[in-house]
Amino acid sequence: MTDMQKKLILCLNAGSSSVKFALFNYEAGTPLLLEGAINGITADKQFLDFKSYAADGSTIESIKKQQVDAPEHDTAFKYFMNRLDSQKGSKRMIDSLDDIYIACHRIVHGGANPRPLIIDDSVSHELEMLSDLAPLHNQRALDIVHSCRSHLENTKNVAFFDSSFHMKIERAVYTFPISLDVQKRHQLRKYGFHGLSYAFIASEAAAYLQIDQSELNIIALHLGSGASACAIANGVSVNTSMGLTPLEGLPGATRSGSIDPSLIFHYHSDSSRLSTASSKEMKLTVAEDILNKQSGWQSITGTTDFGIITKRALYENDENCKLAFDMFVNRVSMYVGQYWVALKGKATALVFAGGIGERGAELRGAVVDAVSCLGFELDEQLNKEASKSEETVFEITKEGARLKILIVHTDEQKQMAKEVLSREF
Ligand SMILES: Nc1ncnc2c1ncn2[C@@H]1O[C@H](COP(=O)(O)OP(=O)(O)O)[C@@H](O)[C@H]1O
Ligand SMILES: CC(=O)OP(=O)(O)O
Ligand SMILES: [Mg+2]
Repeated sequence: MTDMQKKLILCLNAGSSSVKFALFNYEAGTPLLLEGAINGITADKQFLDFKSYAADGSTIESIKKQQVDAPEHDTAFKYFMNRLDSQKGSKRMIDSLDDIYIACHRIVHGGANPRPLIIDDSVSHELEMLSDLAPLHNQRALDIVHSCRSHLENTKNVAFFDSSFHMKIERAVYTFPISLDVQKRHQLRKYGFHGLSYAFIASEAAAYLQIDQSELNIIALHLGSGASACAIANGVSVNTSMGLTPLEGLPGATRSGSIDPSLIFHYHSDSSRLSTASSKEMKLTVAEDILNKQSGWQSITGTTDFGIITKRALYENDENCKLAFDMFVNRVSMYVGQYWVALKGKATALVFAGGIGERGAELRGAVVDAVSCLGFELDEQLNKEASKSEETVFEITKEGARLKILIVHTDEQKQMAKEVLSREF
């Protein structure tokens, strides 16, 4: 860090179904001043969680699951900015929005960039060009970047990429079995996403296990509106389930995940036509629109909320919800099996994270049951109690089991703030 006059770090995270937001004071080693999320952006109703803290860490204000009207990412962002503006005053340590030194933006697709970039016109243009490769994310995050660039004139905007954490994956893993010339010309390869979350998980899991991150061998599952798995060997990503775009791999709230690529031509006769959902900034074919926005849990159960799906599946005998639940358990457990092999049988822990991974006790139970042949066993009582815990890492391993099972309350906002402290901008 250089400019010590200013002291605030603003972190913004446009997920596919949420906008998350945090404000830190780096002078005091990133203590949190404010944090919040508007969830349910793909659902009928949106809910706000918000907390602000005093200098001693005590809570000043706490709002849980308050219904708000923010059906789009941009409205959610404006809601937060108004809230931030209204927090000015000495008690909350915010004198002026001019004190925001850096605004950190989670940008899902960063191409092959291995590290964060300060956003100037040329970087902004480069990222616009990648929008088609993350249709539920990049453009929405860039709209927020544009708002920050025009409203927070004295703030540096920095892009942190979800894809960066996977840039050490080896060529045989990231190359697709199609023409090498075409791949090179169009930069087609596995990129992988949720990297800020996996970086946070890796450092927190290593600290919890009291080992150096370079000794960490784990299978990590980030299960949210977008879901992915990652094999982490010696602290580094060696494989991950998302690919060229965040569509590959596990199904999500509105995403199909991996399917036979021929399927889409049978689903729709004109799938390569441009979808009406295309915009000036982003081209989207009918095929991409169907597989990204009209598939996944929404298409099978009518809801994107996996909490509701779980309740209906297990306690109300809803057939389609049961099918969705079983499909997810099947797909997730297949990745655990693959990554067990990728880690040569040396994984020491299975880690659950993301909205579903952190809150879905039943899903965790069913996944662990499906992979129990590998030696994973959980404590049912601890698994149930986990949702009440505020600990960053919560262990749910059954006593005496050889392999650990952890829940990490992942925090992409905090990961960005941590990275600000460790670099020069
Ligand atoms: N109690 C619960 N059980 C299972 N899933 C839940 C529960 N509560 C919330 N979820 C799910 O978490 C998902 C959101 O995850 P999150 O990682 O926060 O989203 P995003 O992908 O937008 O970052 C939603 O699908 C939501 O249904
Ligand atoms: C990459 C991705 O799918 O992110 P999210 O889960 O936040 O939508
Ligand atoms: Mg997310």
